[in-house]
Parts: sequence; C-alpha cells; structure tokens
Amino acid sequence: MITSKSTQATEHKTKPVVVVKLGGSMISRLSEKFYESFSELMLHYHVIIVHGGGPAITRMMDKLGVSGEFHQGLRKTNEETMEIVEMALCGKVNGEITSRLAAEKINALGMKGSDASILTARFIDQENLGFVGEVEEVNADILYRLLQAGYLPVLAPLGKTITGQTVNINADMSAAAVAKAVNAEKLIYVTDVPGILRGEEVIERITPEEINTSIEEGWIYGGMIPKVQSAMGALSDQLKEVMIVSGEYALISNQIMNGTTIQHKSKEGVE
Ligand SMILES: Nc1ncnc2c1ncn2[C@@H]1O[C@H](COP(=O)(O)OP(=O)(O)O)[C@@H](O)[C@H]1O
Ligand SMILES: CC(=O)N[C@@H](CCC(=O)OP(=O)(O)O)C(=O)O
Repeated sequence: MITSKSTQATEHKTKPVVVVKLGGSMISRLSEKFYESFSELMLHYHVIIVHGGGPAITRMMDKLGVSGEFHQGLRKTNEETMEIVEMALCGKVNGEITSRLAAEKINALGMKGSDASILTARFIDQENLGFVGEVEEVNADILYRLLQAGYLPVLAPLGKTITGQTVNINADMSAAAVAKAVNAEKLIYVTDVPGILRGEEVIERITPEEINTSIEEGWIYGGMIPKVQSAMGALSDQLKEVMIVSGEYALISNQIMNGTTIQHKSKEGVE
C-alpha cells in the first residue's frame, strides 16, 4: 500500500506525466534506440525516470568484499552498505542514464530522491533492515517545476527521513510513489522480461485480484512481486493502468506498446 502524500503543489503541468522505472536488470543493456525513444515520448508527455540498480550495488559490494543479505526482497542496509548503495546508484547508474539521455540531446537532470526532500521516507523495520525506507511524502512541486522548465528528472531511489537519515528505498516502490504523487497518467516498469509471463505466454492484461491469486499460486514471484504490489497500490482514478514492458524495445507513446497492462478491470469494464 502506498500511503505517500504529495506536498501542496500547484499543478502547472501542461502535458500528462508518465513515470518510467528503469530496472537494474536491464539498465546496462539498454540500446541507443531505447534512449532515443524518450525524445518522441516527451512530445506527448512530461517524463520522470526513477531507476533501480540492484545488480550494480551487488557488484560493487562484491568488489569491496562486503557481504550482503536480503530480507523479504529488500536489501539489509547498514552504514557501510548505505555508502556503497549511494556510490553505485548515484555515482554510477544515475550518471550512466543521464549521459545516455544527454547524448540524445535530452535535458536529463540526475538527482537523488534524498535531495531537496524530493522523497521523504520513514524506516520500514529498522531492527531487521537497517537504513531501508518507504516513501512518506513526495515533493511534487519541485518535479512539476523541472518538467515545466523542460527537464527530464532522473531520480535515484534514496530518501531522507525527517531526522535527516538517508535511506535506501526499493526502486519499484519509489517509482509508484512518485507516479501517485505527481498524478501521473502512466507508470511504466521497464525490465528484463517482455511482461508478466505465465509459462511462455505474456499476459496482456491483469487485474489486482488476478495478481493476488497469481502470487498465491506462485507464478508471480521474486523481483516481479514488488513491481505488481507497487503497481496495485498506485492505481487510481488518475493512474488507470501500469505497464510492465521489456527494455529490449523502444518506448512508444501510443497504446500499442507490447507488455502487460495492470488495471482495475478488463478494458471493456473501464469507464
Ligand atoms: N510471472 C512472471 N513473469 C515474468 N517475470 C517474473 C515473473 N515472476 C517472477 N519474475 C521475475 O521477475 C524478474 C524481474 O524483476 P527484477 O529482476 O527485480 O527486475 P528489475 O531489476 O527490472 O526490477 C524477471 O527477470 C523474472 O525472473
Ligand atoms: C531497499 C532495497 O532493496 N533497495 C534496492 C534499491 C535498488 C533497486 O530497487 O534496484 P532494482 O530496481 O534494480 O531492483 C537495493 O538496494 O537493491
């Protein structure tokens, strides 16, 4: 459940907003064509990117000889791990994404969610997880201002608690909280599979009820769980659908993007 709220913001946006989450599973393999497609997307939408980078964090931890552990899909984060998370996400992954976008002449602005209270967070379970947070509030006003000025914000999923502690936030959860707070029309998870699969088959549309059953039955598992759970928490009258798509293909702004659409009802049932 996403309980985040947004700061009072005058909605000075002129185009609908789309939030694109780039999964760490795919970031290092995204093509030039993929990055190019943001120019086209930006003709129709204001775009915000929230990125992950789990594999990059793990690689950096391995290099530094620091062992890691996950608890319910979230990385246990002590002071040393937090330092590495910041190095990997902000020093490496965020820079890579913004440079690839800059190469396409896009005004990408790399930021940590912990900057300027963009993501205010609370601890989830400090005893078991350490410095791991969930989004409590999003400073939507700053994001709108940047969008209005023609920037594409590229956010690393870090937050700050009200006591000033930087925390590590799951990127799927961060993206959903941002999408909800800025009243996005679309939330797109870009990952390393062509959508939600059942066996070999890509599920074209799925509802929250069907997702819950699928998790119980065990064919939605692992890294797909935070995606579908965040998606379900973000669905609203404004955000009518969340898409899960493969980073193998360029993003397109029309309705025929391949992948899975998560929505409350079947298409026919949506008013
Ligand atoms: N039903 C499913 N359909 C597709 N992928 C699934 C499913 N259940 C679990 N997964 C796993 O979810 C992974 C994507 O999540 P994750 O590795 O966390 O990616 P990202 O880094 O993009 O967030 C897939 O590579 C796959 O292993
Ligand atoms: C708390 C927590 O687990 N944070 C994640 C943040 C990065 C992330 O979510 O990256 P992906 O989208 O690539 O999985 C982590 O440390 O791996």
